[in-house]
Amino acid sequence: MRDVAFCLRRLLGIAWRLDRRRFVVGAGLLLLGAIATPVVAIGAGRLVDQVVAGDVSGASAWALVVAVALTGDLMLGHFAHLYYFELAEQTEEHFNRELLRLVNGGDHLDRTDDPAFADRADLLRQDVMQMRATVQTGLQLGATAVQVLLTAVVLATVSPWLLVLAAFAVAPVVLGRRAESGLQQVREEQAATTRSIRSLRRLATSPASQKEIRLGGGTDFLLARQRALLDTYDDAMGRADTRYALLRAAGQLVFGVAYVAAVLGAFWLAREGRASVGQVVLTITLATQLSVQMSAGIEMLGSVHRAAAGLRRFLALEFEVAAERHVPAAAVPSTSTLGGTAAGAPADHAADSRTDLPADLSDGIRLEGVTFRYPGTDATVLDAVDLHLPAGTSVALVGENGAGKSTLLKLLAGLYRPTAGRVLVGGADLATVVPSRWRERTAALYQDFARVELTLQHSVGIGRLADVDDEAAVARAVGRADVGELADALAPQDVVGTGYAPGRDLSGGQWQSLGFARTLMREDPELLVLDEPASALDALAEQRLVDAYQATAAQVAATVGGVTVFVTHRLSTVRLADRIVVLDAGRVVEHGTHAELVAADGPYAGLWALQSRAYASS
Ligand SMILES: Nc1ncnc2c1ncn2[C@@H]1O[C@H](COP(=O)(O)OP(=O)(O)OP(=O)(O)O)[C@@H](O)[C@H]1O
Repeated sequence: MRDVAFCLRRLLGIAWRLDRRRFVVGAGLLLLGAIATPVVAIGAGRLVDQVVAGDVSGASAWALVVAVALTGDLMLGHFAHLYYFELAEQTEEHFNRELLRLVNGGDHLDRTDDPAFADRADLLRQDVMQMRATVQTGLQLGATAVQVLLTAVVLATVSPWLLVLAAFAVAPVVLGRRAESGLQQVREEQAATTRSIRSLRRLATSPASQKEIRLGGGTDFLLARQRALLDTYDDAMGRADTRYALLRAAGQLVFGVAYVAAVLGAFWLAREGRASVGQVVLTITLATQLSVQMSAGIEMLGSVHRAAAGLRRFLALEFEVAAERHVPAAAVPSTSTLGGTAAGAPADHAADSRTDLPADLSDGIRLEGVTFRYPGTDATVLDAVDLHLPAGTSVALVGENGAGKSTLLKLLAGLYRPTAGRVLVGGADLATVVPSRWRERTAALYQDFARVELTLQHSVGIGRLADVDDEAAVARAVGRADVGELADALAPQDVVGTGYAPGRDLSGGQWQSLGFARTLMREDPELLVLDEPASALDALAEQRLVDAYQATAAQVAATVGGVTVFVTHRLSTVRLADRIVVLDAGRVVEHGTHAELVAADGPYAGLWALQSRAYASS
């Protein structure tokens, strides 16, 4: 019961803060409806007594009472629905905002890459719908509790013994709740399977993957795998459904036996002359109502129970996000989902114990003994990397596929924390700096660049939120990125992509060019990161990008003494860098200028010779 009280207090508290008027009117109408139900039973009992006594006017009066109470019961429920339905929608919106805030709320990407977190996020999405349903249910549950209480009081007027019936009604509640929590546990155990099913469905239906899969004849293979997973899921849920349905039935059976005893008891009282026929009718009607109310109550408790589990999941994530920001735990509830801040305010940065960046960044960026493993994996991706990236330089990372280049770039941008070792910016350990401070000084285009399907203005402008609506700033970034014919073909308010709204679909290379423009919205970053920025570009576009990159890197170096780090497999671009770092299996194997590395005749010289030969022979 603690769970139910916790959930109702929090959830109805949120609904109350969201819209008091709807809350009061909806709950008031439901309560009036709840009172009408036992009035129908009382009226029916009295009506029968008047009929038996041959009192026509008395019978008519009670018939009128029954008719009014019945109509009231139906109409009040209908009008209440109009109010609590809206309230439930508002609550759903509130939790959707919270979900967005929390899933994107961490300072790092550790959770995002963790498959277990994907399961949690899936569950949270389902929880939002549960919260919506439970706001309605919570109000109805209150009304049902009042109904049960009134029904019990009226039953006691016939005979106090009939109250035993209400006591027996506890059995289906307890067993019903036990069944619900058991089912919930099985659902959570199956979260990984449902994630795999959804992933296969996406793979089989997304336009990007469909082409390759269809051509390779892989659709049947995917369907077979999906079928197998669905069978596993259905088996587990089917077994659990049967087991817990039996448990529920056992609870109902206990109440059923008590119901029969109560009705027989009322007959016996009537035969003994200690109760009227009307009271027998009253008992039968009330006992039936009690049964209906109790089963409705069990369903509602199940819903509240599920919502309580969801609220705890929200709370757990809230604490994790806050803990990452070093916010004292005691500070969390005031801004948390469960505290019910309607606007979903983010955790307060004032409580963050981390510091700003040092004013002097002339030391550049240093990596000291940086080792990294992705969350939930054992493979060491970076192994005790020591590196100095001096201020005002451009650095190229070179290495085979999987050497750890992209990972190193993500660590530099502070998107991940090293498993061991430190990343120092201007001498300050990034772990001690408020992440947003460093991100404000970082501009990055990653290999898996985003296709931001919005208007051109927003698709590029989102690279620097302060200027998102500034057409001149976006035009400057687009001009610097030199995106070719796109610049003339699209007006700022034209939509790019077709997902958000009907718009112009772009080629892979055009999306990447827009990504570069988005990166350049930050005009003077301390760190400019470019991870294979030309992977989707044609030769002409690549040359334009290299020119734009060189100009930007020179500007970053000259204006703020910033560092540009880029990854490319094209060594003709790599040689333009001030320094080249060669990675192999997560270790730095050599570094220096192009000339130094060619002279050293190491791995870089080998790669250079290979690419030069390829160009010479083509
Ligand atoms: N999100 C992730 N979760 C777990 N492992 C990952 C993740 N991303 C990358 N890895 C692993 O880390 C290693 C290094 O990957 P990374 O992307 O840094 O290599 P890279 O040098 O950039 O390769 P490429 O040249 O192919 O882009 C690889 O073995 C990869 O499997």
